[in-house]
Amino acid sequence: MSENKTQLRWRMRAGRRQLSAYQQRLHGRSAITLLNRIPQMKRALHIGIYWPMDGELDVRPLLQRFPKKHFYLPILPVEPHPHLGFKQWNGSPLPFRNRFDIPEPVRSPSRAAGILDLVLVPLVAFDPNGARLGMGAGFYDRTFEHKQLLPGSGPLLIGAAHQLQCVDQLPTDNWDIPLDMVVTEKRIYRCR
Ligand SMILES: Nc1nc2c(c(=O)[nH]1)N(C=O)[C@@H](CNc1ccc(C(=O)N[C@@H](CCC(=O)O)C(=O)O)cc1)CN2
Ligand SMILES: Nc1ncnc2c1ncn2[C@@H]1O[C@H](COP(=O)(O)OP(=O)(O)OP(=O)(O)O)[C@@H](O)[C@H]1O
Repeated sequence: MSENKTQLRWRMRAGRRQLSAYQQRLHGRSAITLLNRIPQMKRALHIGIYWPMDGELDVRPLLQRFPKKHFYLPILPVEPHPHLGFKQWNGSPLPFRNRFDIPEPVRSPSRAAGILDLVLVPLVAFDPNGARLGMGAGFYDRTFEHKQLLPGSGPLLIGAAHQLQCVDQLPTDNWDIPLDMVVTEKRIYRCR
């Protein structure tokens, strides 16, 4: 029987957690160097990133690499809103942590998800077609649902991952929002 989403999620999460701190740093740095070559990255001014957890690729050094750009972290939805918020982060310490223990810049200015130029999307697994498996709450799918209704609309979604998170083909559901690209420490995948 083929592996289902839940089994795959646990296997991939265990894999990324096993990377050493040294490998983590190396992968983050290599992926950022590759990102540097993407014209849309050079042009982007307002960029969504994330605070890494559970072995996720660390893209925070982007703040030092691109001191003139604005970076934003996801804020968990507050009822009745179904969407992630994005608030600006300039690298300063973040004392507040959300219910998943992820820091949030609660007092910073917001920018609506749909008018960010580019979003680096955390993920558990991806495939070369741009299918994404996340933590299982559907936050990113709901937040960027409009991309399915308005093809070609922004922001550009770039999955950020370790190469070991790549699988041949992921099972997909009709609410899954595909990634436009994926960046790992080894290469860039162009998916659409
Ligand atoms: N770095 C990062 N930030 C992110 C996400 C992400 O995937 N990565 N998210 C992407 O959507 C949102 C948070 N989504 C999450 C969804 C589920 C769990 C989760 O299941 N966590 C625990 C169990 C639950 C708990 O502790 O209460 C776990 O690790 O198993 C965590 C975060 C917003 N911020
Ligand atoms: N656009 C949507 N409208 C309604 N429900 C949705 C939508 N997108 C996702 N969901 C719900 O979210 C749940 C989780 O979806 P899925 O397993 O694809 O999450 P994920 O992409 O792995 O998680 P995340 O984006 O939080 O990292 C699904 O059970 C689905 O019902």
